[in-house]
Amino acid sequence: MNYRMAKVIVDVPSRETDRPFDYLIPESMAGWIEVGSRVGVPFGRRTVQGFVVSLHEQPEMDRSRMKAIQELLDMTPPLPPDLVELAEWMSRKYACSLISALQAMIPAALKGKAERYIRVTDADGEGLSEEGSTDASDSLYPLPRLVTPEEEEILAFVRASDTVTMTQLGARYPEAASLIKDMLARGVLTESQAIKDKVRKKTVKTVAAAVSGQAAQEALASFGPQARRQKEVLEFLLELSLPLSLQEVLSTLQVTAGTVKKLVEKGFAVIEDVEVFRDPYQGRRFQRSEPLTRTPEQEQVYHRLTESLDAERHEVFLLHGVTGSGKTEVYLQTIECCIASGRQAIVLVPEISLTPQMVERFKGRFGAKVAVMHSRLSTGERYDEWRKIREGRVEVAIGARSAIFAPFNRLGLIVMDEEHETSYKQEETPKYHARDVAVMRARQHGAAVILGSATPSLESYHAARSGGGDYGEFAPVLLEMKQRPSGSQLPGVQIVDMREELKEGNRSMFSRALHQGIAARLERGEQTVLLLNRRGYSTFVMCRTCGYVAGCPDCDISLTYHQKSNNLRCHYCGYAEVAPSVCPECGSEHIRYFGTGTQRVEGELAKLFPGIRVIRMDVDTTSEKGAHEKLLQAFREKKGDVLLGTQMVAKGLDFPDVTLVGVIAADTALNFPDFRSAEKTFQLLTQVAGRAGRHQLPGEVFIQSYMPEHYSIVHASGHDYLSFVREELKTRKTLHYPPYSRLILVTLSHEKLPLLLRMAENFAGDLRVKAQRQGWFGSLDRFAPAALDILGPVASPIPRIKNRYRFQCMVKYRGELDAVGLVRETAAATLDQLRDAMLQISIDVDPQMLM
Ligand SMILES: Nc1ncnc2c1ncn2[C@@H]1O[C@H](COP(=O)(O)OP(=O)(O)OP(=O)(O)O)[C@@H](O)[C@H]1O
Ligand SMILES: [Zn+2]
Ligand SMILES: [Zn+2]
Repeated sequence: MNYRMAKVIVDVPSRETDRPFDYLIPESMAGWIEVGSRVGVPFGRRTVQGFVVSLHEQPEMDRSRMKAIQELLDMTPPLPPDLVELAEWMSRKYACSLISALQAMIPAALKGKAERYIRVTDADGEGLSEEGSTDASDSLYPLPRLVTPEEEEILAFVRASDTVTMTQLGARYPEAASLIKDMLARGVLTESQAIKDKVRKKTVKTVAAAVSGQAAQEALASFGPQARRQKEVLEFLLELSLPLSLQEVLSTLQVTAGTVKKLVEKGFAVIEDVEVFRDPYQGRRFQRSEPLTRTPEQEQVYHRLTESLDAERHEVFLLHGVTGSGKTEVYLQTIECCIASGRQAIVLVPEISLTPQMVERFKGRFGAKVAVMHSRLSTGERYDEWRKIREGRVEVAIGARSAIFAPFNRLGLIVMDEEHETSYKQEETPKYHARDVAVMRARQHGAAVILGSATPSLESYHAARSGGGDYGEFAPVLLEMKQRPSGSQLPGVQIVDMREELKEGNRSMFSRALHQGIAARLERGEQTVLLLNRRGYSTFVMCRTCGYVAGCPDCDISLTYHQKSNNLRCHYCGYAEVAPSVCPECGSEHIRYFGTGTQRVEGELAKLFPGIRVIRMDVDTTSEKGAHEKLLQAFREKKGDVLLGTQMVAKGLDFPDVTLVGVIAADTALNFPDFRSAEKTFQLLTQVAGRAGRHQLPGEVFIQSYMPEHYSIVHASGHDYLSFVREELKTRKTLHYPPYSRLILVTLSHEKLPLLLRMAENFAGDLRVKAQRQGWFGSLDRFAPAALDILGPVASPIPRIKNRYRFQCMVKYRGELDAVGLVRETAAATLDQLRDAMLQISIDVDPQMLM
């Protein structure tokens, strides 16, 4: 096919540019440009990066008015065509721009920006614009070629390197700015723009013998006694007959680079740059693991899953298995079956549980066939893991949310562990949910999806029970595992009423029962996990005399205290100030820092149990790369009696000597203005309780609470998912919350409050009218197959961020109607009406955070 024109999505973030632009394909790139290619194109007066989304034989408009693609950035397109198609789907589903969806799919290393390069203009005019200049002066007055010594030096410098940026040149010759400008004006130097990637492929210098057989023998014989070292090197290279790392050769033989260079000059050896992959797990040994004999429950599930894989059917499964029931083992064996048939697998885990334990289990089973995509990796490391996938060097990708875009070409299986986790929803644009993207991607490939959890989200569970139901989109097949392979029982859970403790004079944060429990573990040499539910535990500064709370001047939110730097910071805008020692309002010295909850618990433990070894895991102790792993490793090696932390300690850990789990305050999140707070509390408690007694030793759990009769706590203590779901679904149905409806959260923001309020009301009114016209508008109470309701505008729970006021509208709807399209259209109309760049409207489809 002879394609002449490409449609390109350009990397210019604005509403007006959110559509494909037409470009001619230059002859030289004809065979290379594909759907998914990354290109540099002229846009206005700049060069910008873009992605080819379709190819066409004939331009739709006059060729002479069209611009041509300027450069092709990669030999292999970073995006296979199915991902381009997926981006189009995302843009419709989440009301996001196409470029934001495409950018989410490629590693940060490929988010190139235009750089200005300087070149020496050649005599034949190369370096001038491609079609040749039509400027008459060009041919009439040849360029002056008289060059001063100073200019000569600059020219030599530029010639020596093929990529000098304006900045680099300026830095090299700080005195010569006007001279360089003059050389550019006279056309001796030419400026061009090109896209520069953030990270380059990494290479190492290798050396190899360039002779063999008879020639090698002759070469060896030619060395005189003074070239003994050269001979040694050549002998070494011939013996191994492989390209070796130059560095390694030098250090092994204790020779200098000069020696090797002489060999190269004589033509006996060659030095080459060879591309290598940065491996974040280099040097780590992973213990090989073999598949375990499946329990009868695992067998049933495995059988059903592999049947689907063998048939290459697109099916979605919800694997509901209690904590420690061996779900991970099922994933591992199903993946093995998938790759045995020549297809590939993606494993999604919440960032927080991308622990060394999880990585180890996958590396241990699949070795070098696994790529790990971790936010803690450097940009370069992540790029290399991604390239291993794109180049087909691995068959399994494991990672957080964005690993769903791993560019495999024959995807057979997607596993989503802990499918209920809210971190699968991205909170920034594009605000996608990896679960829905996973289902869509699997549909494209005819692949299977396993959504696994001990506490499935209500959306997924309801969809499985009702065959899709109101939530639509997918209807998973429910698979269940109710027992632990070790035969161990789920631990006994006791709820401790903290109000009673207080009544009886215990003012400590530990109940007597939990206190005794910890003491007993210390005596027996067993381990304890303590969870502090961080949500609701703020680290603010308050004056105990006047009640003053330090808040951000630009956002309506209290500042967070950071002990290490002794300052107060705003989590929304980054504002920081030194922590005050007296109250700025009343001058009192009784101003208290409510340090991170975990620090307080740690202090209390040290007081109650002198000598206790506490390993604390929270945002403060895990901010450094690898810190998380080190803390867990120390706990595994029993260098700690207690592992104390936030949500991080609740998931995925499997330590045989943990026999006690304590939850310091179970209900801190229950009062949050979020319809999912009961669900989240139940999930967290069930998960953390599942860490105790997973192996031989029996486990015990204490949940301390001020609301011990709340159904999320009662049912978590009984490990009773079904009763919890029944009760929670009833509430959701009455209030028309998901899974009985779907939500779109629209947030409008502006610096001027009255104007914002007016625009928010315009928006809501306009949306109502449009919905009415479609026959959709009305209360969800009414018995109608499709309905849409608009709540608000009201001030957002955080009413001001970065000096911008915020109002929100909640759109609730049910049934087959394009609510996203309607909201998007209305938002565009509202923006067009005001024509003020300060007005922002953000659309969050299926929101997880209602702030
Ligand atoms: N078939 C089996 N035979 C023996 N042991 C098994 C088997 N399957 C799993 N196990 C072991 O049982 C323990 C729990 O298994 P696994 O971690 O896979 O459960 P899980 O359901 O993923 O747990 P969680 O959701 O709580 O993280 C592990 O130590 C695992 O090695
Ligand atoms: Zn005060
Ligand atoms: Zn702020």
